[in-house]
Order: sequence, then C-alpha cells, then structure tokens
Amino acid sequence: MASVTINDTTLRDGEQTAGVAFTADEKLRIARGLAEAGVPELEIGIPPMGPAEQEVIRAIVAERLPARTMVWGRLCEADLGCCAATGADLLNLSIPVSDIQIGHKLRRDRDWVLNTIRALVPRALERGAEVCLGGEDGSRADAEFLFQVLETAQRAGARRFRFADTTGVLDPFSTYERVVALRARSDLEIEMHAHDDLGLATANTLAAVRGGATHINTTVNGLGERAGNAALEESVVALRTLYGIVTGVRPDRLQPLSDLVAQASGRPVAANKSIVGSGVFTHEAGIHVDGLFKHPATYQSLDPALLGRRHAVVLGKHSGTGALMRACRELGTELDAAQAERLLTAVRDFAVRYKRPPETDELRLLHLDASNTAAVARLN
Ligand SMILES: CC(=O)SCCNC(=O)CCNC(=O)[C@H](O)C(C)(C)COP(=O)(O)OP(=O)(O)OC[C@H]1O[C@@H](n2cnc3c(N)ncnc32)[C@H](O)[C@@H]1OP(=O)(O)O
Ligand SMILES: O=C(O)CCC(=O)C(=O)O
Repeated sequence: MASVTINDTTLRDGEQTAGVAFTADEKLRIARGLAEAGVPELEIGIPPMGPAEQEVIRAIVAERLPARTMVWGRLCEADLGCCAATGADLLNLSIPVSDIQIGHKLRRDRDWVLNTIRALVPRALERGAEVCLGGEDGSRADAEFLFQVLETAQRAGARRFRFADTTGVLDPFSTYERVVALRARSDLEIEMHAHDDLGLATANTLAAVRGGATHINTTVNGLGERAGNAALEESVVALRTLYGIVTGVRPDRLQPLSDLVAQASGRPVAANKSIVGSGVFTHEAGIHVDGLFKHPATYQSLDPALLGRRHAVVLGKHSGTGALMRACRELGTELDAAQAERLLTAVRDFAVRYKRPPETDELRLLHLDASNTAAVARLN
C-alpha cells in the first residue's frame, strides 16, 4: 500500500476548538514537538487573524524545523497576500464547494467559485508558494461540481486538494468511494480532512488512505472544531498496525506530545482515550489479568512498549483471587484461598465506596482488617 503524508493541524484546526487558545511559546513548543516526532507537515495557523498570529507563524517558519509548514487562508486577494508573506512552504487557500455554503455563506454561485480559483491560484503561485486548494464542505458538495473544482484547480496550478468533511457527515464507506472517485478524475494530491461529529474521524481518515489519499490531516488528542479532527496518535498507530504504513512519526513521542497539548489546550485527555489515555493499558478484570499473566497476547493487540508505555494491573470490583494473591505476594504475604476470598470482598467494597483501586498501604490495611474480622468470627 502506498505511503501517506501526515499534515498535522493541531496549530490551526486544533486551536480552533472553542475555548482553546495557545500562547506563542506554546505554539512554538508544539511545533517543535511535532517536528521532532517526525510529523512531516504542519499547518501552523491563520495569518488573516492579524499581526500577532502572523508573528508566531513567522517565528515557527524561522525555526526551519524538519517539517514543511502550511498556513490557512481564504481564497481571496487579502488572505493570500498575508499568507504568502509568512514564508510558509504551502498555502492552504480555502473556498466553499457545497451549494449550501456557496449560496448561504458567500451568497455566490458555482461559476464564481470556479472563476475565483482560476484567477487567484496563479496569483498565489506568483508569490512563490505551493498551493493546496481547501475544498470547504467538500463532503456535501455535488460530486460532478467537485470534479470541476479539482480540474480547475489543477489547471490553475494547485498541487493539492483538501477534501474537507467540514461537518462530519461521512462514514468510512462513503469516504472511500469519494476519495477513489477524486483520485480517478484528478492528478492532484488529495488531503483528507475529517471531523469527528459521529466519532468516525479516524476511521474515515483510514478509509481515505485506502481510497488513495496522499495526505491526511490530524490533530494531537483529536482536538479541533466541535468534536475535533482525526487524532494524530490514533491515525499513526492504526496505519502502522493495520496496514503496515509507516508515517515517519515516532510512536514513542505520541504520549509526550499528548501531554504537552493537553496542558497547553486546557483539555485533559480522558482516561480511556485510545493510545494516549492513562487507563488504556491498565487491567482489572480477573479473567483478563489471569490471561495476561499466562500470555500477554491473550488480551493485548497493541504492545504498550511501542509507545514507551507499560501494562498496569489494579485491584477492584472485577478482580479475581489470582490477581489478589499475586499482589499480596509482592507485598510479602502469601494468601490461602479462604483468605483471598475474604480479601476480595473487602477490595470490592472498597472499590465501590471510593471508586478507585486501593493503594498499597490500603491493601495492607484491608488484608489486616479482613484477617482480624475472620479471627474474631472464629473466636465467636
Ligand atoms: C471550516 C473551517 O475551519 S474554516 C477556518 C475558520 N477559521 C476561523 O474562522 C478562525 C479565524 N478567523 C478569523 O480570525 C476571522 O473570522 C477572519 C479574520 C478570517 C475574518 O474576520 P472578519 O473579516 O471579521 O469576518 P467574519 O469572521 O465576521 O466573517 C467571515 C467572512 O469571511 C467570508 N468568507 C468565509 N469563507 C470565505 C472564503 N473561503 N472566501 C472568501 N470569503 C469567505 C464570509 O462570507 C464572511 O464575510 P462577509 O461578512 O462579507 O459575508
Ligand atoms: O481548508 C479548508 O477549507 C478546510 C477547513 C476546515 O477545517 C474544514 O472544512 O473543516
């Protein structure tokens, strides 16, 4: 299967998450972290926002990171001017392509869209930048019109078309079909931009790759407008594990990146968030723990070591006596079956009451308590 280039947009669509705003220093640190992790392209911001954003963008460009830089603007004279002035390698110049957005948002028509592409893409090229045409709301665009857009963009000199599922309406089957059709009708690079409104952004992104997308947009922790975009960590690991596609992104850098972005965005990562959640390699259920200790493959599809992480076992409501006996052995106490059963009841009560596993000292106390209760019961 062909390779795919990741274009990470944590610093553009990620930062568009309502309520998220990075400082200049945070943007620089995130850009460095992404580049050091091996992400080959970064969409780093929106120059039309004004001088402050332009300054940060120029600072990132000036770092000459080992990643190509892209900036976002509308396909209009003013935006392409300030985008080109940043010195970024690529300009993503965006134009709505669905009738809903062309009509209601821009109050224009399809001809205006095609004429604008014809007129302005060459103007951007004159400024020395490479152009990706951002097809906003591409997933709701008329299919035939979309082919016309790509043909016009290619003739005008764009090198890439961003197929944006702006409102997150696609599923993996429709994404695959749409991307296959675009690839069949155009020589442009195709960049998939998925949104997670239905929880399908990563699945749709993988489907786009299967359909021939050359580039994919991701964000760290799946940050982005509304429900977010395809998560970088999910896309990288899924492409690698499912299809053997190595994106060049180091899996062991995903966790530090996630931590950095969670902190800078003020959006903590849920414990069960795939790949980077604190709990995704932690096991409690008795049958799973028993299986894992017999052979990790029984309940492990993804080796945490790939991500620089480790399995953890905790005790709780769903533990079995095997895990309990092992935990106590590590504390220097051997339990017989009857003791283990009594302690299990105490651990379950604890977990229900405190909604967390007992710490080591608490386990010792529970064991003591369970033994004493049993001793008292025997005396009576
Ligand atoms: C799907 C996406 O994620 S697209 C990216 C969206 N990102 C953002 O909007 C974040 C940054 N945005 C901003 O800083 C501001 O909105 C700016 C600088 C881009 C524009 O600010 P303002 O000029 O004050 O306009 P405002 O935000 O109120 O409205 C957007 C304008 O852009 C126009 N517009 C939207 N898309 C396009 C386009 N592709 N080409 C031309 N004009 C467009 C709208 O029609 C509207 O103009 P109108 O009021 O003349 O109808
Ligand atoms: O570049 C574009 O037009 C896509 C913008 C975007 O973030 C989206 O449509 O969701």
